[in-house]
Amino acid sequence: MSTATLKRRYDTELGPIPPLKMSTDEIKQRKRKQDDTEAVVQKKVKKDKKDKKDKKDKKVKKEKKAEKKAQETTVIPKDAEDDSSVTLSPEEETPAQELGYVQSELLSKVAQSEVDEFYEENEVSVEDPKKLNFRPLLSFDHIALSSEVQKEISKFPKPTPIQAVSWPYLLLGRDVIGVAETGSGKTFAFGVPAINNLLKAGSKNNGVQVLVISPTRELASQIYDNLILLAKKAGVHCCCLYGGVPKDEQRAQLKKAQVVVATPGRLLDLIEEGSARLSNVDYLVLDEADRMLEKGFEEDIKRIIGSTKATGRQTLMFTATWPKEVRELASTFMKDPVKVSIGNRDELSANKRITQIVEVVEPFKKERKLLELLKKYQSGSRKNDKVLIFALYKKEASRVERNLQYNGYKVAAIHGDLSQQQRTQALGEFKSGESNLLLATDVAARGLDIPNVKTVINLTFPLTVEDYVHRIGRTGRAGQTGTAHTLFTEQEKHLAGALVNVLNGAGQPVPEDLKKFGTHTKKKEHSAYGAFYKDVDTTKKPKKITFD
Ligand SMILES: Nc1ncnc2c1ncn2[C@@H]1O[C@H](COP(=O)(O)OP(=O)(O)OP(=O)(O)O)[C@@H](O)[C@H]1O
Repeated sequence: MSTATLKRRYDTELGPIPPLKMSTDEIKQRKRKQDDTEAVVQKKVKKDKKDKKDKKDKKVKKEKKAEKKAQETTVIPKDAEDDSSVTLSPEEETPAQELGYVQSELLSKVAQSEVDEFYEENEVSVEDPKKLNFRPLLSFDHIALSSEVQKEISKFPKPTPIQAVSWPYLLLGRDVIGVAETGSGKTFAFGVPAINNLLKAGSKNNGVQVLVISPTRELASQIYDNLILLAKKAGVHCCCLYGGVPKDEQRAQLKKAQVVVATPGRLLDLIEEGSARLSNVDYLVLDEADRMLEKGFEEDIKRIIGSTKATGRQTLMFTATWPKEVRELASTFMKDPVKVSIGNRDELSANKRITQIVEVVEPFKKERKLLELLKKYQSGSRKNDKVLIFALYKKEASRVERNLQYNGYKVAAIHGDLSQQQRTQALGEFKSGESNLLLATDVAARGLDIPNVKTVINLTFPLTVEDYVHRIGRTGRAGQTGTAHTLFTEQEKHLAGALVNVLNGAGQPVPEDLKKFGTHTKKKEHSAYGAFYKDVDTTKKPKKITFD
């Protein structure tokens, strides 16, 4: 009750002005009542004053503490569930191994203007339902990682923007959707916290705890190669599971693995036969997430996720393209995800360091045109430049491969009709430079990080413009430049509008011939979206054979 209210009540309780004629008893009684009430009021006033002072002292203390903290460290306990970062003084800090993320003193000292500049320059957008507002890690010195991980990653000059922004959230244990251009270091963006969190948790091997799913065997193998760079010296066991090769070695590796990188088909096989146990997986990554959530993979992914830890699992989705069609499905597997986008990625957009040339041609002229383009892109000083050619169909790829060989080109090929051994060998030859020409279907469109690919030629346009963005992203990686030359025919005119948008978005010229097809963009159907290739395990025996 406030003092004012109490005074009002006192006034009313005293009643009307006493009559002039009162008995001595009445006067005494009235006086006692008055004294009592006055005492209550005084007590209350005193208490109010004290409360006010305490409140003020508390506020000052809190402000001082916050000030001190800002100059020192911001500590976020791993399970922080509230809406704000929790700030503790050094004496209140949680033991190191329980911490999810500690903002370093060095990062706290960075001027806000520098942080703002970083956000602006890289067009960073962070959507966090918990609004933690972590600062980006502008340098490797801004983060204390385990020494093995730190050593490996420090070979680079500084974190890429997707690494800089997503690592604090991932180290804290949050679900993250990471969308950043092709070749921008997304593998280490999810890989570094994966291994670091494992090492922080201690040496006990609790079976498979980290699971990364990838759409193709080659990409799975590449992610595995990256993760063992971080994990091997620290004694963390990794294994890679994909189809087209015998299972025995994979079963043996699985027994000691803490980290698994897998394609969905082979992983499901091993789950079903009881060799892969995923109930301890608490760090799950869908790389090329939009691809993994398409109709062709959706059911497999649901089953795989269903066999991982249901509560306390961290789920990550990384990609360069994040179409609206898959966002709802993604949200069913995630809890309060932080969405980190680098560049304006709400609209489909390509890496701006790639020069995009689009030529509209008659379908029957494409293969002759290809020979002309090879002369252009592999002549003179560019003689040894690596060129990657994309076809759409396996049969088309086989035919073009023969045609190129007939014309004297040494070409490596990678498509679904080849054995895994042939695919691995072809990719190896192209990577090493033994062959400077690789012909591929969309099996090589996503994720592959092949050094120094100078030119990508799209002989036949892919089924979606997202796939186009991924295909051309095989060049211009890790800050380099590159060229993509695309042959476009009337048969793909329904994709012309979306392609024009991508060209405009990257400041590339739009040929008049392409504009003629109109700028209408056809709404993508979830079931058709890029669902063109799916690694099928050809070594797998059919369960039931029927004869006519
Ligand atoms: N901090 C860094 N600084 C410079 N290069 C880096 C850094 N981190 C990773 N890289 C290198 O950048 C290249 C591209 O990385 P990565 O393959 O992870 O790209 P990505 O974003 O996953 O591409 P995509 O969308 O095509 O899958 C790799 O060669 C990788 O080693």
